[in-house]
Amino acid sequence: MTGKYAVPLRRLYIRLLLAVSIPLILVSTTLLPMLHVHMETRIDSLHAEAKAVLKVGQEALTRDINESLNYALAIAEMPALRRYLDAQHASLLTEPHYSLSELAQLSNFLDTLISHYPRYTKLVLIDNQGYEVLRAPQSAETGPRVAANQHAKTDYFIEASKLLPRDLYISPPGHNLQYELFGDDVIPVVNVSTPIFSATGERQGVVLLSLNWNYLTTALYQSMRLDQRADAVLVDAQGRWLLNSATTLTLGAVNFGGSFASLAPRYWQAMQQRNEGNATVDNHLLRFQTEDIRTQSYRSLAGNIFSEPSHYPWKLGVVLPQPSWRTLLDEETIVLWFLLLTYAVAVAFGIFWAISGQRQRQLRQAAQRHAIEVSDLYENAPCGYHSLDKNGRVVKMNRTELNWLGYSADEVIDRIDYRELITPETRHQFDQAFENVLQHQKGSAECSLRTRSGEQRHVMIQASAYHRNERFVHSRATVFDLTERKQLEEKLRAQAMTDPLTGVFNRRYLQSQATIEMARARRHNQPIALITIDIDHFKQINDDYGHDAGDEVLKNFTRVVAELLRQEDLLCRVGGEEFAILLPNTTLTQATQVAERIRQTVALNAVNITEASLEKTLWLTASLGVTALLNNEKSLKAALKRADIGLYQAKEGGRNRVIVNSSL
Ligand SMILES: Nc1nc2c(ncn2[C@@H]2O[C@H](COP(=O)(O)OP(=O)(O)OP(=O)(O)O)[C@@H](O)[C@H]2O)c(=O)[nH]1
Repeated sequence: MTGKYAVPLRRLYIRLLLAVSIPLILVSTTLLPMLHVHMETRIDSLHAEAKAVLKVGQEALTRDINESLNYALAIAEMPALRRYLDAQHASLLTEPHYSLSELAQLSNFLDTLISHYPRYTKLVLIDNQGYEVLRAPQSAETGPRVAANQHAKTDYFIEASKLLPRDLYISPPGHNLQYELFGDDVIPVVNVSTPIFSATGERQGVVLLSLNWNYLTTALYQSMRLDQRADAVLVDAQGRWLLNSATTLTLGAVNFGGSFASLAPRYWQAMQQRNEGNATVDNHLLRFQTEDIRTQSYRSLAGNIFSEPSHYPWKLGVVLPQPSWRTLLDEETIVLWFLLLTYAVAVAFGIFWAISGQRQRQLRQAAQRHAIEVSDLYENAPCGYHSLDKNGRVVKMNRTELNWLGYSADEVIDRIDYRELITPETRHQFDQAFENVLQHQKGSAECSLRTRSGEQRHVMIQASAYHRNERFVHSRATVFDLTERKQLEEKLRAQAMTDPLTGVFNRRYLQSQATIEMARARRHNQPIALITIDIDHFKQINDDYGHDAGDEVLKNFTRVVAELLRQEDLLCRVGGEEFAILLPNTTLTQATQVAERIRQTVALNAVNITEASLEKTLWLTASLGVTALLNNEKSLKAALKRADIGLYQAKEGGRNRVIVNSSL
């Protein structure tokens, strides 16, 4: 990557980073609080759900146990049972009062009663000595039966034997001896026992009612209507699991009687700290409360309920998964899609912004470069540019023209009228052209500009009008500097008209100028004369002193003659050492006088030359012919001929003389 592109690319990367991160941040800061509120609402509803589920469970447990206890009490208070026990008691003393058929009836009745309620596994009638008197169902022969006289050692018998009427003893669920085999499954049971008293208040024995704990806890599950995500918890005071053996999602595999405290210590710890409340454990909400079946809410018709104190109170709870962002998005896919779409749109917008920004930047830079180039072209063009408002005031001028004029932009723009820069001689042309431009035409003029230093620049101005909404805004002019060309032309023209050795005009110029002067003389009816001059013996000078000396003599001669003439007189070199003078507004007499003065002055002026490093002085003479131009003459030819005849005669006459030839 070259350095040229490194910076723009880095800038693009930064813009892309911003374009992605800023929308993400903006969308997040907008959406996340909404989602947070949504989440809190779900958590609140989860709390409400947990509370409701727990209440239902607690009511179901209370109701089922309550019914079971009342059932035990009802059986204990059955008159038939009492009578039977009375009969049993009497028979031990004397003879039985209770017939065998009555016993069979009672047994069948209890059998039917227990068989129809799967909540109970057995009913056992025990006498005061701990002997089993009656059992229902009679077919419950499965599992290790407590020996007939062994009830005396059981907690339910011992504890119930101490109780008052209507008091109940409830064994903790699932103690070894209380296990009963029920089909192929070992099921936990709770033994409920209550004393039986005769009508006279004598203690007659104990009724044992074993509750199918599985049945009760299954009913608890069902009443709580827990789905697969949720778990019910019922543990005793030591943290032993009191529900069915089960595998739960939250708590793992747990068996009835297993140690919940060691299986789920964090839950157990949370439950130990308070009697009831909520706790969040491992992203799950645990709601729990204490349950004690010995309390009034359970005992209903019973007097007091006794049990193993170390087992109480129980803790009943429900565990529900806390809603997480993941579950929220899993469950509410529309929210997920909305989020993804919002982020995607935001990021797409950001990327579009970054790329279009980059593109705009490149276009802006290109436009700037272009503007600089155009400006550079405008300012430094080889020609001048300017714009004028409708009054001729300068509103714009490029550097080239400013440099020509010697002004700064501040001194010109909006300050001066362009006409001020134009010489009075050429202002008319400019005004004409500018008027054309104002009339929506093109205008051009060749003018002279006066620069700050007083020099003149000859220029060609070509202008047109700039309109906006068909209204004149300003003129746009291109200015070409013709000064150099003009100077060159003049130089060439001068060279074409001038003799290079002496600097005086040549024959061609004499002829062209003579035509003008002759016309003017005619117009003004003025005389005009011509003198021709030839240096005498000039060849001898060349021969004696060399060609350079001859040139020097020619220049000297010209200088001397020119000084004797008026400004309007035209001295020309028409041949090697031949000269002619056109004298406007001069009569023949005056011309003759001029010629004579020339002859005398030349003759009196010595010429110093250097030959072989030695200074030499030469004396010259010249012969002159004079004539007057005639009014009707159109060219100089005839006059030259006349003057030459005069000159020839002067030579012939001995040289150094003036001969006037006025004849035709
Ligand atoms: N040094 C120099 N000599 C020139 C130039 N033009 C012409 N001559 C010379 O001028 C001489 C003219 O000589 P002639 O025409 O014979 O006449 P002359 O010697 O002046 O004699 P007369 O006119 O009869 O008095 C020639 O030798 C030319 O070579 C010039 O530009 N420079």
